Amino acid sequence: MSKDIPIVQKVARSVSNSWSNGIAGLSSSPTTSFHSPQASFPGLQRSNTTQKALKPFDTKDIKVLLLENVNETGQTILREQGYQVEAIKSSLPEEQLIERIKDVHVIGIRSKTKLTAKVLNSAKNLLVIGCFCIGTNQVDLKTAASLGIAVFNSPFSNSRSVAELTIAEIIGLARQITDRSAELHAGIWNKVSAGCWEVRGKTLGIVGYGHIGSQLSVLAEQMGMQVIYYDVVPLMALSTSKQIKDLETLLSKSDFVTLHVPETADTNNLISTAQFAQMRSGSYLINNSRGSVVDIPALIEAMRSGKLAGAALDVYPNEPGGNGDYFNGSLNNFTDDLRSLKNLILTPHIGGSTEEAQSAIGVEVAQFLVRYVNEGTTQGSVNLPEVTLRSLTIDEPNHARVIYVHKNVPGVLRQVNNVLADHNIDKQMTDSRGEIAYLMADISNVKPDELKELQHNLTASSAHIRTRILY
Ligand SMILES: NC(=O)C1=CN([C@@H]2O[C@H](COP(=O)(O)OP(=O)(O)OC[C@H]3O[C@@H](n4cnc5c(N)ncnc54)[C@H](O)[C@@H]3O)[C@@H](O)[C@H]2O)C=CC1
Ligand SMILES: O=C(O)C(=O)COP(=O)(O)O
Repeated sequence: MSKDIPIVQKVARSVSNSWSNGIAGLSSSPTTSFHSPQASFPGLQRSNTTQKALKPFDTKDIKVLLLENVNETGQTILREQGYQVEAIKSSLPEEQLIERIKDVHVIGIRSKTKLTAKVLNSAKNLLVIGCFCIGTNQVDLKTAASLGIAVFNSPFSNSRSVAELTIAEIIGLARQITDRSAELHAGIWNKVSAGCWEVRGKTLGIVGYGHIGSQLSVLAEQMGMQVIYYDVVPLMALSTSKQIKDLETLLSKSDFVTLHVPETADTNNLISTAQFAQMRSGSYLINNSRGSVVDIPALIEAMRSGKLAGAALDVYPNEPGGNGDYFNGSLNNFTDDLRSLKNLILTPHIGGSTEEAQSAIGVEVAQFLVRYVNEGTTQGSVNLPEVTLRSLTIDEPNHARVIYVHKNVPGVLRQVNNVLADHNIDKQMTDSRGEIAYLMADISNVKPDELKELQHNLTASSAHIRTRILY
């Protein structure tokens, strides 16, 4: 599959890649090169000492750790680049992660692996994080940016899969399918129509009308449902759906409420006791977003009281890192309560788990990673400014690409261009995002043995976060 996709060509010798003090290639701490008092720009003295040239980049030096069963498509793309790829099926607990992440340049995860500030600060060689999923709440994006670590995700490759699962659940809940199935598995024939409904003509309330919510809206209308939605931003209504101005009104008008918001401080317990009270009696709740969005004890109460006729949960406040017998009591203290409820569909976070979604995500995120490692392109990054340069000339003699992640403070461009001024700047692009700025410059008339000094001079600024020179 990856052969069909145009990815960055692996340059035989070049696409060099180094960090602040990393002559021998790929090991160094970006923090070691912060602020050097004598060497502040722009009146920097050139060092007379003969510096050994930086080692040309070799893709075989790149170490990649993939967790949580990243799809084969993604693994193949990364292996074809010559990177050293290790793939593990589950996520890792923090202490193991800290140990394993120490010397890797690239980490690929899905929704379970928590890349906290503590973990990121121990990842001295880490260049880039690939979230092979939509959500990025499991990564401390701000800390990653402050360390010059780019984060990429796959913004919509599994949206359709989640929308289809939600459709299945809407009908499944309306017809109590999982209860009838469980009964018959247990040998009980229980043919009932009481409390079972068609979905045609019913109102679906979508909370969060982004990629998944809007896709779901189209599918639900095709089944004859009326769709209303609530979102924190005004969004164009698809087909005949209508945006509702507040959550309370949406809850009071919906037969089915389905949640498709990201995990943020604002969405924590978005649906709790007060919101269940605002829902229609005999309505249904579906949560395929994040476990933190629904207050589980309040849900249990709403189910027990009969306020809700059913619910579907794909996500939980505390999910296990891999497959196994985790849901028997120890994981969450409410699991026994959940398991005792009728017409409650419980699935193990499978919203995005289809062959189509996983294979597309594997390709998309692996491509982002390759472009970032080999070229420095941040297009698609969720935490760094998006910067790209039109073509890579670094395999020509005496050319290099300078990548400079720095604090977004006044005067840095002048400093950088003073350092680059002795060479020919073929092209340059810079952008900022909050406190972080990202600069790429292709320079010519630079000899390999001048690169170490160039790098030294670039890292001397107090605004410096990370420098890479590719040649
Ligand atoms: N169960 C699963 O396997 C999967 C779960 N997800 C979850 O679904 C979430 C949504 O995915 P997408 O639709 O792709 O995201 P999206 O970013 O395209 O859409 C999210 C929408 O929620 C809105 N929103 C944010 N805060 C809100 C609030 N407090 N109230 C109302 N609306 C709010 C945003 O404005 C946006 O329109 C992801 O962040 C992820 O956590 C995503 C994929 C698979
Ligand atoms: O894409 C997402 O955000 C999801 O929740 C899917 O997560 P997963 O890749 O199944 O761990």
